[in-house]
Amino acid sequence: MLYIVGYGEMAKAILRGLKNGKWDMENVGVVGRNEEKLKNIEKEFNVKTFLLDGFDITDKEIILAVKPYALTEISMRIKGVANTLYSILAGKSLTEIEKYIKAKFYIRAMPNIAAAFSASTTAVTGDVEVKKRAEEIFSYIGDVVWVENDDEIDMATAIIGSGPAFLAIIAEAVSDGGVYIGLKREIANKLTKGLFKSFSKIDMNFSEIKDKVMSPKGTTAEGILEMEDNKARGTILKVIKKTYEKSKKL
Ligand SMILES: NC(=O)C1=CN([C@@H]2O[C@H](COP(=O)(O)OP(=O)(O)OC[C@H]3O[C@@H](n4cnc5c(N)ncnc54)[C@H](OP(=O)(O)O)[C@@H]3O)[C@@H](O)[C@H]2O)C=CC1
Ligand SMILES: O=C(O)[C@@H]1CCC=N1
Repeated sequence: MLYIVGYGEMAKAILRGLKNGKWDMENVGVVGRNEEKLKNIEKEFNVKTFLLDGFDITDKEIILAVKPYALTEISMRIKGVANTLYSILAGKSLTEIEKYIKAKFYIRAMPNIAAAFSASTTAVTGDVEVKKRAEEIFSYIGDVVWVENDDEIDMATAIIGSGPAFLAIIAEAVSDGGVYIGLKREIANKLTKGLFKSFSKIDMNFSEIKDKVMSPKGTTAEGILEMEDNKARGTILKVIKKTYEKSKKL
């Protein structure tokens, strides 16, 4: 059995990913504090559910998917020593997690919301004894990238965890731009979606893509001048830096 503590956005995205990947959902348990919400999860995913109070984690594989600030409360409500604790909490270091929840092995992972479509890229670190198992579990929700340490998970949070929200804002702005110059919203949205889909398929490094698209005296060069004039590159760099710094304050 694999247990997920939490039934929020990310827990549901992981459950969808597991289901897409044909994980045996009867061998998944969801643990939480609200009976009503547990019932809904049970119906939606065909999983077993358990109330958090007094839940015994002994020898179990547990994915922790609650708010980072809930760590203290969770530790007071559960009992036992887990086999492996997989935490997806932003900003909570392995050392901190170890203080609150007892387990033989610990893994920290940073997936994203694309887990629901089995398209997350998940950064993972922790005890090498369970590296293979961690890679197996998280491969159900997409690709897995093993990183060196906690700090790299915090850095990955800025790109992988929060990244979909940043790209959503960029996508929305691109579509708005299309509408501004005269496209119908429906077409602007379709083209923008198509752009992101096309981009994900281009197997070249980033500067190579830019160089191949940017023609001398062409349309792209005009757009890039506007981006550079408005410090788009520096702004995005700072967005990543600030996001990383915030994870250190959670
Ligand atoms: N959203 C994302 O894209 C990503 C999120 N994460 C991480 O995943 C975790 C969950 O985030 P997300 O799913 O977005 O959050 P949600 O707000 O959607 O869900 C939060 C979950 O935490 C539970 N919870 C909150 N407080 C407590 C508490 N005191 N005791 C017990 N349970 C509690 C909630 O239960 P209840 O409803 O009963 O309050 C709920 O199950 C976070 O740690 C976040 O950093 C990581 C990568 C991406
Ligand atoms: O915004 C957050 O704090 C969480 C962590 C990464 C994505 N969502």
